[in-house]
Amino acid sequence: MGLLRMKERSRLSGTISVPGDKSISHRAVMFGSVARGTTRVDGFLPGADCLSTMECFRKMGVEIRQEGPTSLVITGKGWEGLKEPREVLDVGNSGTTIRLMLGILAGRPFHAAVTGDESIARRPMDRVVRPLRLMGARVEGRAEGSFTPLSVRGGGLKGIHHQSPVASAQVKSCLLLAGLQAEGITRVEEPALSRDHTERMLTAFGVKVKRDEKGVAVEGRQTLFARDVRVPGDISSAAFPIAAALITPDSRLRIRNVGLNPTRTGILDVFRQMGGEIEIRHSGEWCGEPVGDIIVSHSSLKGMEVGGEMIPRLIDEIPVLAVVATQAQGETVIRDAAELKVKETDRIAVTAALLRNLGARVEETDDGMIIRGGTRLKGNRCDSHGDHRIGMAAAVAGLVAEGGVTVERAEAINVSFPGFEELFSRL
Ligand SMILES: O=C(O)C1=C[C@@H](OP(=O)(O)O)[C@@H](O)[C@H](O)C1
Ligand SMILES: C=C(OP(=O)(O)O)C(=O)O
Repeated sequence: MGLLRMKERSRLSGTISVPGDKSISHRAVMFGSVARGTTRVDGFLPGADCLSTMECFRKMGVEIRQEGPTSLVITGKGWEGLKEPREVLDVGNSGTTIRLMLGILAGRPFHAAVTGDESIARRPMDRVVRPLRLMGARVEGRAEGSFTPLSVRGGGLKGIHHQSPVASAQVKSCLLLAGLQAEGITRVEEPALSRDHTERMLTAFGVKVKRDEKGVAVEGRQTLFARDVRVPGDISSAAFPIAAALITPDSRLRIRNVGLNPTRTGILDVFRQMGGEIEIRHSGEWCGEPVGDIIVSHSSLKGMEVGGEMIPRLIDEIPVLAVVATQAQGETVIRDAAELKVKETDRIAVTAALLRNLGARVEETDDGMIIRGGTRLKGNRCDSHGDHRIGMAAAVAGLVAEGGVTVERAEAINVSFPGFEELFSRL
């Protein structure tokens, strides 16, 4: 792809669907790989991150057949079906792959070497390595095991009670996956509820998961039983066309079959509070996940404050929320979002720089940013910095920028949203 040119547009309309949910696609491959029996996955996201997950599990001997771009058949042989990999497990750009897979590897009685790309090498792994060591896994790596490359020798785990300092589904899921292979009970508490796809999908795979207000716990030595998974559209991907329709004059879009898990729908709540005309039509449940259509129209928006428990419910949508905020009246304040600094890029610094480059008034803070809205954006060239969400946020800004935007290194978008450019060209 290289360069993506997004022109200023006067109207967007149509009925579309977005690619499968990335979080659910990763989990379908991982859980299918360690379950007993055959798992069919439909609506799988064939983005680079989920393909990395698939390759890692293939390297551990799991048979995963890709019957079409979005359908997989996984032959699981239980936890013991995983074999010592002869090659390094390369997670590419995917934080979800490495952190969840480490939880699985921690319980396996073999050695595995794990690495990823330049961005993964900057992201903190100690948040999972420390508790996994407390459970009994041997994990070594750069900077005392804080960063990739890592090496794991698993097995002989004991359950722990972990109080996570961050609301992170990757930390929670990692420890639950290790806990399922441990002796005794593993319990994880987090400061705010993070996405709960792991809890829902484990339950669907026949695992007993105990949840209460403070946390989640599993008993060890549990088997997963294969089942079919239908993956809904990714609300984090849908957020880009939704944002686009909200800010582009005369627009109206319908997005079909989007995942509406309440731990993920913070962006819809915030856009509505800003004055966004968004209608949600629930249509059913797929593998324990609520699904429905979203209908969105161009709206007159006002700024607002976003922080606290809302942040984990829209963490990946903050770059595009910031773009929308430049078009709202008044100020938008985003706080409690320091986690953004350890994503694919430092998304606070990179988003603020991107918007300033387009003439917006944005101030970075320690844990977020302040955006003064009502700005007519000026087109420019923008770098994705190799971060898919930054590339897409820049493209959406281009729809309302004088002269449009050219996104450099736009191939990063394939990490989560293959077909992004074609989809927008059809609207
Ligand atoms: O568990 C998951 O699938 C994810 C959890 C989140 O990360 P953290 O757990 O680091 O917050 C999110 O940002 C990421 O895109 C996907
Ligand atoms: C942070 C993200 O993903 P991951 O942590 O899996 O790399 C993302 O998709 O925005």
